[in-house]
Amino acid sequence: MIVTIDGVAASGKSSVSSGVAQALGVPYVSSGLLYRAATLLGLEASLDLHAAPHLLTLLGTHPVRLEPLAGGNRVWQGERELTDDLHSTRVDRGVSVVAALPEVREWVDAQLRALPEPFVAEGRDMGTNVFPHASHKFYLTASARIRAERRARERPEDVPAIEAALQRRDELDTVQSAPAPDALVIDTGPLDLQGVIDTILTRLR
Ligand SMILES: Nc1ncnc2c1ncn2[C@@H]1O[C@H](COP(=O)(O)OP(=O)(O)O)[C@@H](O)[C@H]1O
Ligand SMILES: Nc1ccn([C@H]2C[C@H](O)[C@@H](COP(=O)(O)OP(=O)(O)O)O2)c(=O)n1
Repeated sequence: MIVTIDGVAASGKSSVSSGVAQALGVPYVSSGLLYRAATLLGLEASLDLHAAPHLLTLLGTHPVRLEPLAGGNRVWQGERELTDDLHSTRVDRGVSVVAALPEVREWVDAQLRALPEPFVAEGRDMGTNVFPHASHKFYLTASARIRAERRARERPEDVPAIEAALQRRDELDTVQSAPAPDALVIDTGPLDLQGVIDTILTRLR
């Protein structure tokens, strides 16, 4: 069984997926972390993030591994754990450029499709492109202001700066962010985290 939870930036995908996965007793898979890992490594190597060939060479010679767990995903490059470095403002700024590269998307998709079922997968295109045959699909939205207020609790910037950055990323991510036609769209604005998780679990049961 595969459950997909897609949605816009900071709509609650990873928190909700973790809650749903724990209730189901399966791992969840955070696809965005692989895009973030590619971005971090590209930045650290001072690569041009618009150019795929060097980035792909880097990812090929120093493989990155996603460890999907129900409580939270971890990302490794060899013995080095990258997880804590993936949610910086610097990576936030660069990740949409890297995620627009078809070669990087293929690199991520191949890793995701190799994972053993069952799991909950979250990202932008889990229900459309990567797992179109998933049995249950969900899509989370909320206004940019609400998302910025939530994310402000995790980032050093103020709400207006975060809101502007989220809107910029929404625009850059538009291509791969359309909901699957068979996804249930949930506006998380009026709901708390548990409310979103319960909406999904009710649908699944
Ligand atoms: N429905 C909700 N109500 C209140 N806070 C939420 C809700 N959903 C998510 N959050 C909080 O918003 C922040 C962003 O959620 P996160 O799961 O990281 O989103 P995403 O994976 O879509 O970027 C987290 O601090 C999370 O706890
Ligand atoms: N399946 C996916 C997952 C993420 N992405 C892109 C789009 C996002 O800007 C970045 C980071 O994704 P992530 O889910 O970690 O980002 P947010 O937590 O929603 O801000 O990667 C994508 O293009 N396709």
